[in-house]
Amino acid sequence: MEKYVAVESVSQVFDTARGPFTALNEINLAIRKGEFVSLIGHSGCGKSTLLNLIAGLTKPSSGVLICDQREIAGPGPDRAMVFQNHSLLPWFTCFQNVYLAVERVFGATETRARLRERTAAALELVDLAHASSKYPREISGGMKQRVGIARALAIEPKVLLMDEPFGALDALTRAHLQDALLRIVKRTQSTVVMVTHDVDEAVLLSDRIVMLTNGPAATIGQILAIELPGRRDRVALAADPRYLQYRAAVMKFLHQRYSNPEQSTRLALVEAGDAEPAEHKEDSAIVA
Ligand SMILES: Nc1ncnc2c1ncn2[C@@H]1O[C@H](COP(=O)(O)OP(=O)(O)OP(=O)(O)O)[C@@H](O)[C@H]1O
Repeated sequence: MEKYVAVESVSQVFDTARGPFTALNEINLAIRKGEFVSLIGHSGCGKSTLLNLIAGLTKPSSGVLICDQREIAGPGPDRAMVFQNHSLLPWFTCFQNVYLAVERVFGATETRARLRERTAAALELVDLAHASSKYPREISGGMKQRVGIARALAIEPKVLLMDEPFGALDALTRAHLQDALLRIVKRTQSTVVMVTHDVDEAVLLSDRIVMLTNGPAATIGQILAIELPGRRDRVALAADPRYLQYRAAVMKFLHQRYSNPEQSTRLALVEAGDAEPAEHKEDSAIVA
């Protein structure tokens, strides 16, 4: 397999007041160009830590990370990050927010007219041309998130990194944006690494789902390749037996093989007679 992004024997140890804390242990992952990979696992297992390493925001304690045959030595325009909270500048319009990023990357080599063209095209891509001159406070949460995605795509990154990009949105807006993202990445052929807590979102969007074991010293427990049609229709997929099988496989990993560590502690206390039984959510598709 041609490796575009490679994570090789990566471990991350943090210095804490209580001594060294191993968050990630020996992560190995190779991602193809144009592939959509989701990272899923229980809260605190190290998903954001891994994403930050690929973004170059932090350096690994050991191991190497590579993007397009070069070692990742820091953040760069070849990798754009979309955070859960859009992080738009409130005193700039949507257009200006995107333009700023475009100018930073292409400002030295391109005319202002071309920079404006790029900005307008990115806003068009996320259906927000009409909101160009609005300020973040004047638009909805879903629209803000779309501006964040436009800003990331506008700099034509080789890799789009997304940390729970739709986590703060209501279910309908989230579905709408997931569909938009699927269309956009098909069109732009972007390589995407996305952290999510949502099993359905992971199955719907991904080519592969990387499941992390519980921390400390989390590592990759299982990788699931999702072989579903390229043009994914959420309504049709809901009844597709393959979709249900993939969903069940992820649920099994998360709720049987690696159940929520906090819940396990609570169940142990229940068995010891020290606590009331925790509410048991049989089919919760959101990972706690
Ligand atoms: N800078 C840091 N210093 C010390 N410990 C850290 C640091 N950053 C993260 N950790 C610890 O590393 C572990 C992994 O954190 P991380 O944020 O990557 O988890 P996560 O899977 O993204 O969690 P969530 O799903 O809740 O966002 C946690 O135990 C966290 O407390």
